[in-house]
Parts: sequence; structure tokens; C-alpha cells
Amino acid sequence: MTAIVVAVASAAIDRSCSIHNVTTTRLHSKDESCCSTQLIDGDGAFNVTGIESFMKEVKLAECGLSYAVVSIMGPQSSGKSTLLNNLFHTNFREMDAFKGRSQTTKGIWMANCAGIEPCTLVMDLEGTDGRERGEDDTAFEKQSALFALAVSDIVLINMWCHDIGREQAANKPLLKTVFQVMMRLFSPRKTTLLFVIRDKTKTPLENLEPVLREDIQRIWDSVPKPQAHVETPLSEFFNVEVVALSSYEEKEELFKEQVASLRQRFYHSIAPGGLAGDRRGVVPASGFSFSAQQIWKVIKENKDLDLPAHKVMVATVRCEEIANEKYGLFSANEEWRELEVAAQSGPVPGFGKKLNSLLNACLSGYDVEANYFDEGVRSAKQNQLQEKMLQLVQPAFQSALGHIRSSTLDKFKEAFEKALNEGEAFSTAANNCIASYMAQFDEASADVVIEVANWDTSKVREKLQRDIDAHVASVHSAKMSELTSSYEEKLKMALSGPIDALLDGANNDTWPSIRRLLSRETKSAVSGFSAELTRFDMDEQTRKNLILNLENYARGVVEAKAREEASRVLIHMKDRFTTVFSRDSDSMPRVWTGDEDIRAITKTARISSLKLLSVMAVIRLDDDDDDDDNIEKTLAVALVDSSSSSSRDRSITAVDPLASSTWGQVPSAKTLITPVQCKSLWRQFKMETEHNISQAISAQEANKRSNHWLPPPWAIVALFILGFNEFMTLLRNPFYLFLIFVGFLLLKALWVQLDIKAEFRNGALPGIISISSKFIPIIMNLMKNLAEQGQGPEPNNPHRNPSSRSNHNPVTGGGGSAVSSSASSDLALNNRDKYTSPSKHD
Ligand SMILES: Nc1nc2c(ncn2[C@@H]2O[C@H](COP(=O)(O)OP(=O)(O)OP(=O)(O)O)[C@@H](O)[C@H]2O)c(=O)[nH]1
Repeated sequence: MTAIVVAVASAAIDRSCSIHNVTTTRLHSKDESCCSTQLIDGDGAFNVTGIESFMKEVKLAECGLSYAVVSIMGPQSSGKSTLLNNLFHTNFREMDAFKGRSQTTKGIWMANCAGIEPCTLVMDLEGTDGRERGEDDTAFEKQSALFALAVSDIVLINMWCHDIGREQAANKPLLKTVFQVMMRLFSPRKTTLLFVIRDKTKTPLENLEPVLREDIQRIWDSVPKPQAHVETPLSEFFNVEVVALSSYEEKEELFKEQVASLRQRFYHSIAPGGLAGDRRGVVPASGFSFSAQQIWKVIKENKDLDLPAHKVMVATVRCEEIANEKYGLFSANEEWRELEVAAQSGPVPGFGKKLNSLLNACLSGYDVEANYFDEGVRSAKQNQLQEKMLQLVQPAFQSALGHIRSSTLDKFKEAFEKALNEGEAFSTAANNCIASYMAQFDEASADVVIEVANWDTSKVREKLQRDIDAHVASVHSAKMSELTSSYEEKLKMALSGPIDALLDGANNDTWPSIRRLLSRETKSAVSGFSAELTRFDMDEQTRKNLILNLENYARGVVEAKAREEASRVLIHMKDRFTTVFSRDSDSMPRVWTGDEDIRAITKTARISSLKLLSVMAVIRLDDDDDDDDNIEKTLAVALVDSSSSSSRDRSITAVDPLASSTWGQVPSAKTLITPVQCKSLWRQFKMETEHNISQAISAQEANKRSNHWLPPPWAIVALFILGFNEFMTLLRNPFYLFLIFVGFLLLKALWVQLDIKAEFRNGALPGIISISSKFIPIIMNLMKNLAEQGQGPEPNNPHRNPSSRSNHNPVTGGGGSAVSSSASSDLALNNRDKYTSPSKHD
């Protein structure tokens, strides 16, 4: 017997593999592989690195809910590891029977079952009642039992067959522990308790099982329960299954057959009707590691374990982890990066389609991984993930949409300008282009829409609409301004020249002519302008206003021109005066021979200038403006008639009609020159034209003097009577007559040669001086020549005596004018009368 035990022990030692370190160990057989790791060490430390590595090795995260966790608990050295290794083909360390019975498994170990579907994880717990921990140290025993119940779907309870029905059985405290800690789980998982009876005796299982169940029930009954579960049956919390195995040491072949049979029950254990078919509250496989850590943490802190809350907590953490991972993958995605860069620089064809595909791939990836976690948590985290991703892509979306908006606006501007250039009516072109390009924007913006975001593009659309409207308005305004300016320019051109001419020749017909001109040109411009306006979309009132503005502009041109000319009225008056005064009725320059009535001519010229002043004094653009216009008469009375009256008469005259700044009924807006200004202008005008009059008077007097070179008639009669004898002598002597004739011819030749008549036209003195100036140089030259020939004394050099040279003005008669230009014209006229009166008497 001992030999058999030794042999079996030796075989067990050979099969066992060492897993002393915390790293994962992997064994390979033909088609199976097994990994194992220490989950919790003997001191209760959780091997986080180990379980993470283990999970990666067995690819547990991909299993979703399709995995089962089996754990085994029982007294120390009761063959737990041996059973697991045989049942699941794991490699837990087994006791070396030759070294004595001592603790082999410390803490909790974990391995995956090779060849069982679905993925089944096995936990080998440290045995209870261990000598190593002592009687009083049951804390770890309870903690590991609670951990196994919280994590496992199936718990194997290993027990010796001979303990069944015994009061002091080794498994009794274990069962009590299991039932007690189970009460600390808020919502038990309906774990399957599979009692494995070891070293089955000849007593058949049918007889053993009732006894065992009775023992279990008794223990269940004896466990203190919370009030809510006092009456709750055991079956509410556990599925109890019983299986008996022959001794591994004594009947190894039979043991292995029975174990192989038992193994079959672990295939598809989680399927309905399977060993763990009723399990509840399964944590998705990807959360197993974290869940186990947290459960152990709570157990270690000796807190109650609220499994539903724990499940939510695990779901929260895991879903967040998954979401973060997916977000990280998305943000680092090369395709997305390229799309983001492209969207910043311009429109991207198929932007929405590409981005939707990337977003959906990311979200469905999350869905797949977080599928088995708590529904509420999962969708909440999914929403957060979606939100984060949308925040990430929103700038690119806005940019893409912005590019569509700006490119649509640019295209619109181009098309609109082209349509206008092709002669399309403004409103038609605007409406067609707006409809076409808004539709293009709608189509293009639909291409960037992100399905999950459902962002509103209407604001961008509205902005585009506003921009387009603003552009249309600005083009409308520019075109209108261009059109208006062109017609205004035409009007200005058509009016300015003729008005200049009309005002220059101011007379009674000036303002009627201006009115006719204004009316004709305005009508012509308005007609063309109205025709052009039909190309623009505008209401009747606006159209009328524009036409009215054009009419007002035309009127404004006339008024401006009139004001401009009125500001130069003094020049015009002087020009007018000079024209009338200096030229005769045939517009020939007047020659002051002495026969002219300078007073009458002056008066005529002044009246003509006064007429000009009266025409320019006010604007007369309305038909009735001439009717009540008394300006000319008022000016004539105040300025011309009054000047002919004596100062005494003027003092008797009532109020000065020009002592006012308005023209009676004429509104100030139409006044160009006020009465006071007229008066002042007239004074200045008279002052500045006095010189002309003085010159005329001087010229006339000089002319008269030159015309009176013959002696008076009485002198001629006296000369004839007294020189009668000498005259007769001349007549009787032909030689004298011949000499007289020769002298006459010489004088006549000189007369013609020197143009004596012309020289004396401006008076005798100027004539003499002029003729002298012609002779003096000849005489001087003669004298010089004679002096040189006769070496006589040097005559006076005209060059050394410049004062002897004439610098006299041939018109005025030189430096001494006949009448001082500063003298008043009236005085000049009076003087003229004085000078001329003797000759008249003569
Ligand atoms: N009598 C008997 N002994 C067995 C049986 N199975 C295994 N053993 C022996 O029991 C001893 C302990 O085996 P283990 O598998 O290490 O027991 P264990 O329960 O895992 O031990 P701990 O992990 O230390 O608690 C070994 O010497 C085994 O050969 C069995 O069915 N019957």
C-alpha cells in the first residue's frame, strides 16, 4: 500500500510544474496550452502584474461574457491541486508526499483550463485548517472563501468521504465560513457548490448524498442570517451538486476515469442547464482583472461587498478605460490627422463620409468591447466618448463648413459679376445666382455633415445668405452710384457750358433760357435714367426718389454755376462795362475823336453792367420767379438814378432800398448777391472803371486839341487883309509860286512819310514829342559826324543823358496825363465840359 502511495506521489511530482514565482507559466501539450499565476500571495497581496499578464496570455478580454471561473476550496493537503490538474489539465503545484504532508498552495493561484470551452479559469485556494496558519488565524481562510464566492461561477468543495455525517468533520467550519461570508454579498451570484467527495468508499453515492445534503442544510440552518434571509432556502443562493471520486492514490485509473467524466460537465458549463447555467451578475471578461482586484481590496478592508454596486463600479472603470483607449486610437489615427490638416487648408471632398466612417469605427469598437458591461454605464460612457470625439473633430468640421461657405461666396460673386457683365438685369441676375449658389451650399454642406453629431449648419447658411445679400446690396449700391454719377456727369457737361454763356451775356432772357435749358436736359437725362432703372429691382418710391435726386442735382448744377459766376460778378460787370464803353455798336474799338458823348456812353455801359448785376443777383429757376422780381428797377433807382441826383436830393429821399440783406419776396436760398452786397459791388465797380472813363476823356481832349492846329478864323481874315500885298506879289511872280509849290511838295512828302496825322491823333504835344523822338537821333548823329569831321567840341551824348530820351506813353501822352486817374469820373466829366465849352463858344 505504501509502495502504491509512493509511486502515485512520484508520478504526481513528475507531472507537476513549478510555479513558485509570480510570473505566468505556460505549458504546451499537443493541442492544449495552460497558463497559471499566483493571484494573491500568502500575505494577501494581489498580483496585479501577474493577472494582467495572465489575461493577455489567455486573451481573456476577448471573451466577453463567455468565460467561467471555477475555484476549489477544502482542507489543506486534501488533494485539491491534484484534482484540478487532472480535471482541467492545469499545472498547480502538488504536495510532495515523500517530504511529508505540509502546505503546498499558499494564497490563491489561477490557471486557465486547457481544452475546455468556453474559456474556464480555475482558482486553487490555500487549504483550510492549515497547521502553518494555526487555529486562530482564520482571517485569510474567510477572505479567500468570500473572494472565491464573489468571483467564481462554480466552487468545488473538496472533502473526504469519511467526513460525511461526522459531527467533527473537517469541512464543517469551511461550510459555515462559506455560508456566513455569502451573507455579506448583497446579491449572491447563485454559485454552484460542487461537493467533491474524495476517497469514495464502497457506500454508493446515492446513500452518501442525502446525508451530505442533510449536513449542508443543518449547517445552513445554523448560520446566523440577516432578517431578510431568515426563511430563505439554501437553493435560493446556491446550486448544490455532489460528486464522488475514488482515491487518487489507491485507485488512480478509476480516479482518472471518474475525473474525465466529471470534466465533461465543465464543457459549456455556462450554457442553460450547464453547471453554471444559473449564474448571475457576471463581470465581462475584460473587467475581470480590475473586478478581482477591487473585490479583494474590499474584502481585505473587511467591508461588505455590494456586488451590484461593484459591478457598476467595474463597468464604470472598464467602460472608461475602453472609451479612453478608443479615443486615443482615434485621435492618433493617421487618416483622421490627414483629414484634419486638409480641412484647415481648404474644402475636402467627401469630408463627412470619411469622418463618419472613422467615428463609427471607433464607436462600434467601443460597443464591441463594452458590450457586456452595465447597460446604463456603457451608454453613458459611450456618450462621453462620442462627446469627446465630436469636440475633437468640431474645429475641422467648422473649418470644412467655413471653406464651403467662403468658396460658395467667392463663386457667387464671380458668377454674379459675369451675369451683370453679360447684360442681365440686376434683379434677375441676383435672384438666379442666389438660388443657384445657396443650393450649391446646401449640397456641399450635406457632404460634411457628421451623422452622430447632427450639428446645425443653418447658422453658417444664414451667414452665407447675409454675406451674399450684403454683397448684392453693395454691388447694387455701387452700380446705382455709377449710374447716377454717369447721368450727373452728363447733366453737368450739358448744363455748365451753356449756363456760363447765358450768364455771361446776362439779359432779360437769361433766366428763361436757363430754365428751358434745365428743363430740356433734365427731361432727357431722366428719360435715360428711368430706362436704366428698370434693370434694377426697386420699389416705386425708391425709383421716384432717385429721379427726384437727379432732377435736384441738375438744379444744383445750375445753382452752383450761378453762385460761381455771382462770386465773380464784379469781373463780369467790368468786362461788360469795358465792352460797351470801349467798343461801338459794331463791336469795333471806339476812337475818342471828341464827338462822342462820354457821359451817355458811360451811362449806357453802367446800365448794361447793372443789368448783369440784377440778373446775377438771384436764382430764377422757377417759372414765376421773374414775375415779382423788381431787382433791376430797384438797383437802377438806387444806383444809377441816385448818382445823377444831387446829394441834397438823396438826403431828401426816403430809406435806401439797398440797405437790406434780402430782396423782399425772394427767399434767401435763391439770393446770390444781397442788396447790400450789390451796393458795395457797385461802389467798387464804379471806382475800378473810373480809370477807363478818365482815359477816354483825356484821349478825347487831346484829340480835340490836335484837331484845332489852324489859327482862329479872325486871325486868318486879319492875316489875309494885312498880307494882301505880299500875297499879290507872290501871285505876280511865278518863281515865288514855284518855290511855294516845291515847299508844299516837301512838306507833303514829310507829312505822308512821318504820318503826321496819326502822330497827332492823341493830341498835339504827344505828336510833337513823337516826331521829335524820330528826328533827335538823326540830328545827334549829324552833329556827331560834324564834330568828328571838324574835331569840334563833343555834342551831348544821348546815351549819357537818358533823361533826354522820351518815355512817354503814346496813348496817354506820357507821364503827365491830362486828368488824374484818381479823380472821380463825375469830376472828369465836368472837367471835360469845362474844357470843351470854350471851343463850343468859339
Ligand atoms: N488519499 C488520497 N490522497 C490523495 C488524493 N489525491 C491526492 N492525494 C495526495 O494528497 C497529497 C496532497 O495533495 P495535494 O494535491 O497537494 O493537496 P492539496 O489539497 O492541494 O494541498 P494544499 O495545497 O497544501 O492544501 C498528495 O500527496 C497527493 O498525492 C486522493 O484522492 N486520495
